[in-house]
Amino acid sequence: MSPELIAGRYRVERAVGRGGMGTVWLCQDEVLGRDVAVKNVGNLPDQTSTDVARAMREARSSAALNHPNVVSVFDVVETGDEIWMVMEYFPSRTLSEILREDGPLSPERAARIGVQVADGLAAAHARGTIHRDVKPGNVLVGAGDQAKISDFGIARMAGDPQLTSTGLLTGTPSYFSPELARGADPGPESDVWALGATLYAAVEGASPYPTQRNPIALLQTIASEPPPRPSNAGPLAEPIARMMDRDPRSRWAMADAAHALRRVAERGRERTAAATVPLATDDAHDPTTTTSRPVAAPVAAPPERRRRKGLLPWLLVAAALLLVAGAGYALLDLNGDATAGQTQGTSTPTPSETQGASPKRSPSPSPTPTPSPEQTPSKTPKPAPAPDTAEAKADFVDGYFDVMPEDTDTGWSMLAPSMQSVGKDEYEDFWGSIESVESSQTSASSGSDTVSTVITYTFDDGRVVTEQQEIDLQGSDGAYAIADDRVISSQTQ
Ligand SMILES: Nc1ncnc2c1ncn2[C@@H]1O[C@H](COP(=O)(O)OP(=O)(O)OP(=O)(O)O)[C@@H](O)[C@H]1O
Repeated sequence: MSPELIAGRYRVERAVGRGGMGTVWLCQDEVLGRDVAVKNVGNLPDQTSTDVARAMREARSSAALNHPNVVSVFDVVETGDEIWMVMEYFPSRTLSEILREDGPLSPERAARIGVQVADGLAAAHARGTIHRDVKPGNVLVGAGDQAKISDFGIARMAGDPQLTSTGLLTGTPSYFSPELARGADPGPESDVWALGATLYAAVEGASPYPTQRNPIALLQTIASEPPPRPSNAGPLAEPIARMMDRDPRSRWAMADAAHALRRVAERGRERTAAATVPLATDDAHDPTTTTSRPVAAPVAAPPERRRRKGLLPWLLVAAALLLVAGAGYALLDLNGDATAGQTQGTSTPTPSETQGASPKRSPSPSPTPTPSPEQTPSKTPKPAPAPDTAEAKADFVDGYFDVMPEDTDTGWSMLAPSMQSVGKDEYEDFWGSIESVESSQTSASSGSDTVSTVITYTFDDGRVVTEQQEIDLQGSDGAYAIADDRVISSQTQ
């Protein structure tokens, strides 16, 4: 029977859906005169008042999140022994409904939804709130695939699917992490696992650990057996594997997951754009497009840059010879100056070094090179800027685009692990479709690690895409690595 007025304030208009816990009602908040969704999250005969108080506190704490990818909780009210959650009204279907009704998603669409959920959860984790019950049934997907995570704290409140205070297991623990299955307390890592398992379900159509009649047997399986490899995950396979790392200490943090998912989503958009229409300038309205694409967008170097690029192989050979010869050699500056310098190790210089764009750094294929300031001679006509100046950072970014798309190995070595998380194959795939790339108007503000630049990609199919990007660097003293990139605007000719 449908209630008419809940907690003396929420006038029931109609049912909007029915989930495992009961009906979700569209109500009119008679005090604030707005639509809200109200859900009965249980009556709790076997919960202590301390449990309930804590659960309500957690649910309310998600209210303070105020994040576009988290369903806002406006109120949690008790009527008799029932608890109602009053939420933002978000016309939607749950991901589990979508999977049931439409079948599995493409990896790119799953990534587009996943990155939004990861963003919402990362924001929650940053303020110490854990979801505890991430699963397809708690991912709401609305118009244009806008996604929001819902039901923060409800798991504890309703005992679903956690172990209750009486030790009983209720609900399906299919999305439990191995450590949770062994009885550990939930932490942010268990949310990461659960989101990985949710993405697995999104592309495969079923959770990695299917429901068993006996939930304890299912917990034993999760605790002891690795998840099966997904077969339809494509570029999502690596992120899912890292999110479902059985060791919570080496598992990705939610922010890492968000980053990697964003890149997969971006890559999917690029492919779509390549096949159909170019990226639109209003992409900024889409939450999945405001950030990273492979720092790899297209380039057609300007004449000056082209000339410098032509020097690169020689500089690399010269530098390699010097490195082989050992430390303490003089490097010949292209200006004709002989400058005393000491090598720091055995690796080849980075492109920016070869262009005199940044001070010498430790030779290392590591994406996060070790700084070795003050010892590097300039190797280009342009004097090397002082370490950590805005100019050095801008030069590093220009240096990256100078070597692309030809030298993906060097480009790859200039990326931080966060950028490499998408996998080298994907990276090379992307660059394989680029005929040339050019960066221009590259600049950084003093003291900032963010470099802004305009990148022009010319694709093999003739499309020319110009993007305004912001690129975050990590490292110091000229030993930088590209840690993130955001597309601010994009235009295709
Ligand atoms: N805040 C909301 N605004 C609008 N519709 C909602 C809201 N929350 C849930 N719904 C809709 O109500 C229906 C049931 O959602 P609910 O979250 O209860 O389902 P469920 O998660 O599958 O159930 P459970 O998690 O209990 O197994 C879904 O169609 C969902 O899209």
